[in-house]
Amino acid sequence: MILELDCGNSFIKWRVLDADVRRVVGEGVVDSDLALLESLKALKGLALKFCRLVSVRTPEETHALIALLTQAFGISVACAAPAREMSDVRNGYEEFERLGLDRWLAMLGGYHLASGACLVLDFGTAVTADFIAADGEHLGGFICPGIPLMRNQLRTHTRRIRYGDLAAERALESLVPGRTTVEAVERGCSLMLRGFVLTQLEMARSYWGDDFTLFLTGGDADLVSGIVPEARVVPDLVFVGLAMACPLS
Ligand SMILES: Nc1ncnc2c1ncn2[C@@H]1O[C@H](COP(=O)(O)OP(=O)(O)O)[C@@H](O)[C@H]1O
Ligand SMILES: CC(C)(COP(=O)(O)O)[C@@H](O)C(=O)NCCC(=O)O
Ligand SMILES: [K+]
Repeated sequence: MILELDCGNSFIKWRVLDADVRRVVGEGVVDSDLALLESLKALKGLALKFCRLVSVRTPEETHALIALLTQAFGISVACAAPAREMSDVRNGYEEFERLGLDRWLAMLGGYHLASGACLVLDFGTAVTADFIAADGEHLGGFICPGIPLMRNQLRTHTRRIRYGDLAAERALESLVPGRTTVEAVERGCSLMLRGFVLTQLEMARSYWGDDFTLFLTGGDADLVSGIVPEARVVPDLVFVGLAMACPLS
């Protein structure tokens, strides 16, 4: 069995594949290394042989996790590394090693699945956009705060914006102008996100007309998928790229 990990700024996404790498035998989202170990140990019949991971955390945090996994399961761990070019995609950053590895892998996965130009939007702690042309050239991208960051900035930098998670969830049942603080903030942030998506789409159309694939991924992709029915929502896009960057042999 193979363990795959996507270590983002807020959560670790994990999944276990069976030996022939075809079937997902377990998966989840956890908020700490220890919670990951607990989830894995709770899996019946777990027999890990190998782990591949991508991390946008500090080298110290990533190494601590690798040490924990090696100790707990005695497996070797492969870590996705930056590259100037891979699987026909050319990293467009001036310093290629500075491009977030989760973005890079999602780009590899997207270009592979689209076999052509694509726009990859990832809705995590941060929201990112990356443009990959039909010939595999990465044109660059954008980074802005995601929903958790927008919400928390308002909560921590104002004195009168306070509300709980349940109220936040309820507020998003509609997007008409809010009549309570929670509605006003949650709907406002949600509309900012939608505006971002539509602007990116406009830019992609100006480059490629209708000849491109739009991918949505990341934990909050569902918040915007409704406004772009043509989009392919691929929650495991980073894992698609991870398998390409860290093949088994
Ligand atoms: N099962 C889940 N567990 C945690 N967060 C989730 C889950 N499903 C959706 N989310 C949302 O996903 C967002 C985090 O997305 P994610 O892609 O995991 O971020 P990151 O990669 O930066 O850690 C949060 O805003 C949260 O609301
Ligand atoms: C942009 C990101 C913070 C996104 O992280 P995430 O929201 O997935 O946790 C991450 O890809 C990152 O740290 N990138 C390095 C900076 C860059 O890509 O330019
Ligand atoms: K991510």
